[in-house]
Amino acid sequence: HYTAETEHHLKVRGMDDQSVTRVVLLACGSFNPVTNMHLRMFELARDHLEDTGLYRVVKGIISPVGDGYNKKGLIESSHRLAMARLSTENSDWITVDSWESLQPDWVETAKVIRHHGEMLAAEQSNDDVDTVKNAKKRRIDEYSGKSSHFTRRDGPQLMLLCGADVLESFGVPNLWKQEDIAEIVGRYGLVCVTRSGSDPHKFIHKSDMLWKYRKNIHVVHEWVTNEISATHVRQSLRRGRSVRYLLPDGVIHFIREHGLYSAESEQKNADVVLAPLHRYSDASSS
Ligand SMILES: Nc1ncnc2c1ncn2[C@@H]1O[C@H](COP(=O)(O)OP(=O)(O)OP(=O)(O)O)[C@@H](O)[C@H]1O
Ligand SMILES: O=C(O)c1ccc[n+]([C@@H]2O[C@H](COP(=O)([O-])O)[C@@H](O)[C@H]2O)c1
Repeated sequence: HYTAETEHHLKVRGMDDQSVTRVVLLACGSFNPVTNMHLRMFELARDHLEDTGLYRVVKGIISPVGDGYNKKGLIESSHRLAMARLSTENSDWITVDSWESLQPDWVETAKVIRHHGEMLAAEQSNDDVDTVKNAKKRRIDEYSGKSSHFTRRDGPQLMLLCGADVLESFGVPNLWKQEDIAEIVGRYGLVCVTRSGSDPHKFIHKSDMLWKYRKNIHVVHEWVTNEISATHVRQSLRRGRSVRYLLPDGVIHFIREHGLYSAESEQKNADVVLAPLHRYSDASSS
């Protein structure tokens, strides 16, 4: 059931329900904390995919990483989850899912996508059960002279949504398993939003694996580039600087209320050597 905003959105694009592939976008990351840019990423991706006329984006999912990720300065997942929920309060299509953040150990992104793929498949099979019920009802309606329409649809396609830094991290030796990258881009698909200083097209061109699956990789060019990063937000908070308009107001209140992001919290995991990913936070906070 869509709100007026979504209906207007579909009308402007002249899209009908049957001719396009429905898409669910899944964004994995620390969201430490969630920023306006994370939310913009979803809007940019939806516009880009729907402009092709081939897709209709029906849902966005933010999946904050679990505490086992051990990244420097990563605060408790319950707080990151609560902030992500507050940030999406006003969206009629972006949601937050807690499954990944509740796992005791860090979960590879390919497994997170697989989990959501299974969830969507389960929802689809429930719909299919409804289809059978509907078909029965339709026969009864037809028999009794009432008209009723029902058309069976394929389930939505799940795609991973990320910034260009995550795509480029595919090239960091021993970080991602090659078979996981193949599964993500080959079986699902990737939507990648440019970040300043990134060149995803060049990166795809240079990688045999990504080039092979280039048709499943949608590069979204963000013309209004901005440097909002969670690392810089945490830094400003530690320095008592304003972060207003970088984060939703509700998230700022939550941070103040719970006294999050101090010099102390930034030291969390600072001595963990084998954290899977330290590359960007280290580079930008030094
Ligand atoms: N300014 C931005 N432009 C494009 N993509 C972004 C931007 N900020 C974050 N993202 C993307 O959002 C997703 C989640 O990012 P993440 O939680 O790591 O945020 P971050 O701001 O990059 O964090 P940090 O500064 O702690 O590394 C990633 O796919 C990341 O590439
Ligand atoms: O699956 C992997 O092998 C893998 C390797 C490195 C990073 N990731 C994921 O990529 C995301 C990176 O987030 P961040 O905040 O460290 O930029 C986060 O969701 C990680 O779980 C995933």
